[in-house]
Amino acid sequence: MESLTILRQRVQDTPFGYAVAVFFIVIALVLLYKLTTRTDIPYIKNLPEIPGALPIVGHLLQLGDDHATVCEKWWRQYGHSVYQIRLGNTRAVVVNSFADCKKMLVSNSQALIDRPTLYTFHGVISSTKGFTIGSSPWDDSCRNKRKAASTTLNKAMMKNYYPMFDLESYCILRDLHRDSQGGDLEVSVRPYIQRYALNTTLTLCYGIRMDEVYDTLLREILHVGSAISLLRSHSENYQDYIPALRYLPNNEKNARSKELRDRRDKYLDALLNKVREMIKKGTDKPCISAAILKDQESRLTGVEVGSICLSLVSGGFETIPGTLVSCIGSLATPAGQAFQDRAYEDIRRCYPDLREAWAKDFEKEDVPYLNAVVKEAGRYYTVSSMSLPRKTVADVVWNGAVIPKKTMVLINAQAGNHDVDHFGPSAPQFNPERWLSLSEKSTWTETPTPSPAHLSFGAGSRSCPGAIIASKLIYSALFRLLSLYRIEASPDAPPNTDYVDYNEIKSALVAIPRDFRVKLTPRDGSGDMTMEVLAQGKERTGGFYKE
Ligand code: HEM
Repeated sequence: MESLTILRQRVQDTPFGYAVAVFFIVIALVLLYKLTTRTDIPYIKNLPEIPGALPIVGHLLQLGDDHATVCEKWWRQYGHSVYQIRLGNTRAVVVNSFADCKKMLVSNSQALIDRPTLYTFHGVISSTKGFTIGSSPWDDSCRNKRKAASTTLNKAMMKNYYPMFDLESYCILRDLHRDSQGGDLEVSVRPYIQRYALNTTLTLCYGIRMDEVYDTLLREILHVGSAISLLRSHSENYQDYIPALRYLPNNEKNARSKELRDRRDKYLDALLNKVREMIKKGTDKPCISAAILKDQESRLTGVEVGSICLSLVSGGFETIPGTLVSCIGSLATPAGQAFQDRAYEDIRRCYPDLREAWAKDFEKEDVPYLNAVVKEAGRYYTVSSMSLPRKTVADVVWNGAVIPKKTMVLINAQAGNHDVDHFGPSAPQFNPERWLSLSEKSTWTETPTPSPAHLSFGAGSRSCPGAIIASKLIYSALFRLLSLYRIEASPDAPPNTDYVDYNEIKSALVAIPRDFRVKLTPRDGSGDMTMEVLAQGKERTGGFYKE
């Protein structure tokens, strides 16, 4: 201690000693700065970086909860649609404009086939049941799982699911009719749509459905699924990018993740056991898990089967309600009434007899105005605003910069979907008619658009395999709802239709629309048509999937 004091004294007493001390302090500071600003991928030359990154956290604090909106603002502020940022120790490339998102995903499809692995989601939550397809890095197992999911969800398979579409969309109307007392009471539509989306994927995966909107298992799956989706978000999980945070005592994130993982494992096991039991009794329904469990030659392992089912269940239960419920909100506003009336007219033009229409509306999506509403709902309400993160497996050459392999790439689908350079000055408005033209005979025709029409389902090698079934589900539900009822927003609890603010939890991976209520008025005034069509629906779907 004494010698240290003497040394310090000598250093201070001589100019040389003073210079040496300053030198070492500077070196130490430089090293500290380098250490706290080091990233997995070094700075990418010739690609703009957003200023203001801090040591350790990088841009995380500036990004706040709503990454899509802040990234869009940076695009406009600094004039670059593609730039690099730092999420703690991870370098990421962000893509904003529609044209650049499309070029990045489609022209570099194979180079962007990977997904990053994140500590909380991959290391803790997925440690027991494997990764969902959407979070799996690209390897043989992921290829097999994606192939199985794409086969189940391709266009040709849809006809096998008609009875399911019929039953599930009938149940929405059956229960809305009951709970609104024929339109007398205002209702919140979200719980009915959640059951619709979840039952569809549960039927596909396990041959199991739940009839009650507030069924305990149904609500548990929805609750746990939503909570887990929060743990996948960039803004909720700083420990994914700042490793030191993982070792804090009483790490609440890890404890919560483990609790949710255990709850999820419990219901996934229960669902699969139920299928095994049904196979034993010979009462199993045609579904993915039964088909694979019975197939001795299947190349898929038990964990992979579980992962496929989990991917399909979690792929649809928030995205479909997010899109469909918000779309109903837009249609219910005073401005949306005009779209609703034109959609209804177009339904009646294509299907003068509603009874006949209800028996097969899900077979062909042939009402142009309704198709335009579905497309616009997908574009306007970009429920997965930053899409799902990608990772490069090869160098990507981008305007003179080389984005090296293993770089995280973030697609700002919300920004691309509202890009005025692509969609014109009306991009910030909900308007289904942007996808339509009026023919000489004053009938609506869909305007052909190059694919992808919008970015909500992604594009390229890892685009959403559920896009076809999702559009069909949204179309079928809207067809039935709009053909029977005029929907009006509640004056006391109206919908929020701002394409950013409609989302109650900005940090969630998939938007959760703010709650609102609507009043349903039967289109035929008396409600007789509703009763008749529902009675027919009950008869037609009565025997399907009854336990
Ligand atoms: C409105 C409804 C939906 C939206 C907006 C949506 C959106 C997305 C997006 C943005 C991606 C990432 C795409 C990319 O990286 O380019 C994705 C992937 C995926 N989606 Fe969907 N999705 C919807 C419905 C569904 C449904 C109903 C299912 C299953 C039944 C599903 C299953 C999947 C799967 C398995 C992936 C992962 C694909 C992969 O990583 O290879 N999605 N979805």
